[in-house]
Amino acid sequence: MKTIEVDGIKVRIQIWDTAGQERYQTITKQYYRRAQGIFLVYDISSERSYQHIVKWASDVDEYAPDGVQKILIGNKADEEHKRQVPKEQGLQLAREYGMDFYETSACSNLNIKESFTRLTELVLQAHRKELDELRGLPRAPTLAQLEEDESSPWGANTPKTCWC
Ligand SMILES: Nc1nc2c(ncn2[C@@H]2O[C@H](COP(=O)(O)OP(=O)(O)OP(=O)(O)O)[C@@H](O)[C@H]2O)c(=O)[nH]1
Repeated sequence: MKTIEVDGIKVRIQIWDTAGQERYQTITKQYYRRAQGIFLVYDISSERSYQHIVKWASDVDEYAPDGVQKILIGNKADEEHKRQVPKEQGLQLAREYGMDFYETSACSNLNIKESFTRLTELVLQAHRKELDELRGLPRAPTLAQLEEDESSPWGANTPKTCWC
């Protein structure tokens, strides 16, 4: 569990690190079902781990909820001398998937906060309606509500003070 602040809102996030090994994959897939945000992580010093992203992404498509937010991560950016995956290659894949992309390092603390904050932002944006309710903002009326108002006996010309 971690609390981070995004746009002045304190958000408590629950982070699950799923196992990468094949033998745990039945369990891993069960984590996807209730996820709101997912990092797809490869190791920049391992071309093989980069190749595996395609498989992870297809599992996520299959098992995660439709609106799940995803970010591609190239980790171990501190290991420049062992790099096998150029940054451009990561960016290219992220573009194909329509995801944001960060190179990170858990060792040197590169882009860790930034990537968690960004994923949280994306999740919050995807849940804007609930967020506005939390902030106490009135919700924008739906088209159906507007049409209903216009045909109601007290009609569209009646001044309305609020949309609550
Ligand atoms: N140099 C470097 N090593 C890292 C970094 N992040 C993780 N490691 C090392 O990489 C190894 C694997 O890290 P894990 O966190 O177990 O990786 P994982 O992907 O969760 O592995 P699975 O549990 O098998 O899925 C460990 O030895 C870590 O110390 C990093 O940013 N830089």
